[in-house]
Amino acid sequence: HKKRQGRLPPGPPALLFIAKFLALRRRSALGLGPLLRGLHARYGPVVAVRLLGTTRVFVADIKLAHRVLVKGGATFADRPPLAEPAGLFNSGTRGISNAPYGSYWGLVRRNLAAQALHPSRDACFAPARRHARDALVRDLLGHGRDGAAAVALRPLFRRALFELLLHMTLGVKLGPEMLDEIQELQQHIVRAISGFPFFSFPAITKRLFRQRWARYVALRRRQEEIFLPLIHARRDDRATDEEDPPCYADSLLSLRISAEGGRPLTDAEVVSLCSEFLNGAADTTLTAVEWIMAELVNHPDMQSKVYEEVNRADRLELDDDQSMPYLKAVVLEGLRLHPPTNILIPHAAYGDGAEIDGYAVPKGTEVHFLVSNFGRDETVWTAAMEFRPERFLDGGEGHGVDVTGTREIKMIPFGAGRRMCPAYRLGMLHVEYFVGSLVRELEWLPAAEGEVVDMAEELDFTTVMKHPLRARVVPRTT
Ligand code: HEM
Repeated sequence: HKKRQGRLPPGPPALLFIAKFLALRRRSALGLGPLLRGLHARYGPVVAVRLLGTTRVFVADIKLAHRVLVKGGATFADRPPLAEPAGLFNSGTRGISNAPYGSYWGLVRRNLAAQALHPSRDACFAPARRHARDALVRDLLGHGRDGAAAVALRPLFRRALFELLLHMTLGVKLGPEMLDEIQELQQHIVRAISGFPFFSFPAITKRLFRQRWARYVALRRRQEEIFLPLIHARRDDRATDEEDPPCYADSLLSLRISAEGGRPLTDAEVVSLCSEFLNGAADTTLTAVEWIMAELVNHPDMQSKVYEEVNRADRLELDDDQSMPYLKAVVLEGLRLHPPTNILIPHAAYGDGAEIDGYAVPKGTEVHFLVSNFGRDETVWTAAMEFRPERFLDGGEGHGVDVTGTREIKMIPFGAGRRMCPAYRLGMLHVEYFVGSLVRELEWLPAAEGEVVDMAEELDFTTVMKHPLRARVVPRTT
């Protein structure tokens, strides 16, 4: 450690790294996974890469990650400076996920946890969940002609999920056209934020990529045009009832920022926070459910076990953790083997810099954690690349696993420590609800008799299936 003091972690020369990255032809800057695995094998568990003017440090070791994220408290709870166009879509850094560690972040994060994510809201939105599920089952059967043709889950599920999420965020039930426009808009925004960092040097690149920048500005304008009337309608008509439970926007409209003279949030800040809710909840849930359903198509024996369990339960509201252990095990195994996010949102040292494993991590450095490596670590998990839900049942190595990583890190699909996903409970609830419902209502069969679903990965905003799941779905008769 003495030798390392003041030195950056080891890593490859920037040009070599860029050449290798470009050779991978990834659509997104997040598509670094395979390249990083090679770098860690060569340089050790902490690697530094200098890219486009920013130093990026990658941590691939579970114990080290626990020391940094959990035991280190607030040491790495900050976020690095935000590059455009993320700033454009977040009113600067006014989202929970990108706000600097401090009082504003604490306020908006606490508001989300205490209001929209409060466990009492689960029951309020049960009818909206059922509505989304029924619409999805109807669409799947319609498109798949009751099992006669294979149907793609992703687009139909995305639409049903957005319907539910818009109800939770803006308190609205929208018609199909508006629903489709919003989900497409949000998808473009996610792509823009997570794509190649064209605007790392904004003074020059905003001119160089003028048309691209103009497209992003137009996207944001359209988002405000759609969201603001819906948000203002909530301000004008605040009486909520069983049909119309309080939504996330309601809580944002009531919020006052004490550190800034008790002012309310601006319209732009409310739009950004609502957009963050939609983006944080949509692709993650969608990806997790798609991977799990693909595994269940490939493992009909496991699908039958889930069916037996959910069919016995009189309702699928999942407020009782103990009632469906096999479904829970299937979901945990899905999140272990196919965590939706390949790496966490970048962390940064709070204050003037800190150190990791004796190496210096200066202020402004991006620190990344390779979530997918953790769940597939052969020193922790037996046959780590195999889908084996049984490992989470009584007596298995994953039984009682702590997904928050507080005691120790074995898998952290939601991150760990102070910046951990505030919605992990809701995320789990949605994944369990949709997997359980889709198996209870439908039997899932390969697209063609005897075909095995291809489980190749592609790195987008989340780690998606390279060949999206297509399956035949048949209504359950008993
Ligand atoms: C299966 C579902 C989900 C998964 C796998 C997931 C995963 C994650 C991960 C890995 C992080 C980064 C943690 C870090 O940087 O250390 C995160 C942060 C975050 N997630 Fe989620 N998430 C899910 C659902 C949701 C939902 C439903 C919401 C909606 C409110 C949400 C909102 C957020 C926010 C606001 C943050 C930023 C936290 C902060 O910086 O303080 N997520 N999530």
